[in-house]
Amino acid sequence: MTKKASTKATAKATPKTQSKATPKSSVKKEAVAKKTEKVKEVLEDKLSQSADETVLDRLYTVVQSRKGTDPSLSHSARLLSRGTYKIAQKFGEEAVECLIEAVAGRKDLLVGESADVLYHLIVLWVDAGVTPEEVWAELRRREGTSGIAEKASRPKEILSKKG
Ligand SMILES: N=c1c2ncn([C@@H]3O[C@H](COP(=O)(O)OP(=O)(O)OP(=O)(O)O)[C@@H](O)[C@H]3O)c2ncn1[C@@H]1O[C@H](COP(=O)(O)O)[C@@H](O)[C@H]1O
Repeated sequence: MTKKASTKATAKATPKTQSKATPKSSVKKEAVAKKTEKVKEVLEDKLSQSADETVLDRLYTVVQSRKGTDPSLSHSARLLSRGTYKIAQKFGEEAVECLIEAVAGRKDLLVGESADVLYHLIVLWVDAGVTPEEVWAELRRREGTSGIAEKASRPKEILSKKG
């Protein structure tokens, strides 16, 4: 009696569960697939970001290691031995060369000039005692804040002085 009742119950329950479970589980599968795709995108984004940070971090370490070494063997050592004024001047020159390529629309040359600017910026940081981590922290602090909103929130005197 008990057995029969339970079999009946199972028999009744099975088609109900199947008819309702199939669309539900496919919706669930779709949601999981969407979530997985999103997580993949976020991870890929994070990975490419950290790759960019790593190449600059490595360059900083190399340039810093050149400080005080033989200027005839290392361009960074030579630049660093020439002092802040020369380092700043070189950075300015590279920045101007970079903007010239941007204005001329020469994308391929702009890539090389951008690399020069980053290299000379790193020499500038080494000379000034600024670490990449300090700059990354400042960029992280700004993440998610619109430049327009940030400018609007500045005290009025600063805005009027800068024009
Ligand atoms: N990214 C760079 C990099 N970009 C440009 N440059 C050098 O910068 C110099 C630019 O030449 P310029 O004639 O414009 O400048 P300059 O020789 O200072 O001439 P003046 O303006 O003084 O007359 C060239 O010698 C380039 O090779 C670089 N030198 C080095 N690096 C990196 O720094 C690392 C360490 O290099 P060293 O310090 O040379 O060992 C290298 O492995 C690279 O990763």
